Amino acid sequence: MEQFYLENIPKYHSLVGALDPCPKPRISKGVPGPNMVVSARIRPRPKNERFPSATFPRSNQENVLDIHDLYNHPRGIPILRSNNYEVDRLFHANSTTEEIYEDLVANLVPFAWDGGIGTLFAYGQTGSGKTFTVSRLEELVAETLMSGNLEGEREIYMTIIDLAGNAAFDLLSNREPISLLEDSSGNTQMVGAVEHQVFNMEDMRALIEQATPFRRTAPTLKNPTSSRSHAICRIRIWNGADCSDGSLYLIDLAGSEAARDVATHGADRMLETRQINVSLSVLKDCIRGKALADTVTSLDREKLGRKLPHIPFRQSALTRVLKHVFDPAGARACRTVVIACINPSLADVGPTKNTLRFAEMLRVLEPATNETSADRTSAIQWTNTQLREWIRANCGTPAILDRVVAPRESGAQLFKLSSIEIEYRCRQCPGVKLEQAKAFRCKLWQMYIVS
Ligand SMILES: Nc1ncnc2c1ncn2[C@@H]1O[C@H](COP(=O)(O)OP(=O)(O)OP(=O)(O)O)[C@@H](O)[C@H]1O
Repeated sequence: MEQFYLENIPKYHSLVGALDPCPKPRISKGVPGPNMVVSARIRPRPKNERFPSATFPRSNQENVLDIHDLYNHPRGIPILRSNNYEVDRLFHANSTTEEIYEDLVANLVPFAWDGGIGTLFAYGQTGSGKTFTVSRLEELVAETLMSGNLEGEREIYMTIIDLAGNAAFDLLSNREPISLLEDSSGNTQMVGAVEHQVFNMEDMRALIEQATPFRRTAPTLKNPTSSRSHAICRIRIWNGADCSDGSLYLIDLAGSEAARDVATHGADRMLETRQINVSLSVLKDCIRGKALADTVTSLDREKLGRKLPHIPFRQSALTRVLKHVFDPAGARACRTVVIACINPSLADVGPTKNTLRFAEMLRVLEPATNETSADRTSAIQWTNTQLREWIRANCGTPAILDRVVAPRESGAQLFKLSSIEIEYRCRQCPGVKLEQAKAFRCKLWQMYIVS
């Protein structure tokens, strides 16, 4: 395949050059919830890269990117295959890790300081920049924690472990094996892992440096020192005043490898790849389940009888360590940030599309309104006049009839509770009602006030 790409680079440039520079905007299906941000980082192309970039962030939509792949058509004429993906926050090749920290991670630190659980995952293909990103973020977190700007006195403890398959090792004790066991209260304990108390920035930096050489690595086609295990840095913040603690988990996941890149692996490496893929798949199910569970309010449960989704956190060592993050019965406040790292090269277009597909699956969107679930609950009390005002203020763009009110996703739940009659109609063909539009697989319906 790489040979095919190399032979057709001029063709690729001409096909991409002929595309509309401002493609039709992608219609967003909602806004990200407050407790989960899914972002993507495009790493810069290496200086000696032979392949062109296949990743094109849109100029008219900041968090959308197009991926153009070259396809070897059976008739012999290469054609372009294009896909677009949306994330909550997209970082371009020239973005710095400091910018990512400010945008996504900085708010996790005071959150954990006040007793919450902040978790950051970086995942992606081997060589896409996960370790590069997470190791700098660890330093920046350490700087903020030790800056003295956070209110109150806390004790800070650090543990760094790695997970290879279902085995766990303490990276701060010469990679001694540890056990993951559940205690009587159902919490997963890292039995045998030493927690180190840290007092300043130097202590934290020294522990991070101490752990690095113990991480399991092996060469892959894309990265000569690829991490072949999941590294978890846990920072526990103990508040002696009220005997509570908060935690920060910074996780550099093992890189996934494309099927064709593992063809030369022996049995051990194949097993390792399979274990990595299984744990990443369970992690994906857990993150998604957790994010969906967060959208089910207590009101939904009481009045609508909605059940919490199943979260399979017991199926892998990685998600067992993070049980308190995923457990639907857990009462701890959690915030999660996901960074999908991608390599822009045309040669890596397949794995890049997989990574972004995975990122899109993790996104759980809420209706596109500025209100929280609590606000929506109180909206039940609104009068029709207030409701009309709200609809006008939140109207979709551009209105095709003066009675168009809002995109379908805006506050649908709210409208059902009011006495104003609302109807969905297709935006392109206003005569068509929702059921007909559905039958035609039309996704462009909008809401109208009909009374
Ligand atoms: N944003 C970036 N800017 C500059 N160099 C980068 C960037 N991202 C990655 N690199 C470089 O790319 C190489 C591979 O990065 P890294 O080891 O972080 O990949 P990885 O995703 O952790 O790979 P693996 O899963 O195989 O461990 C490193 O030499 C790193 O310095």
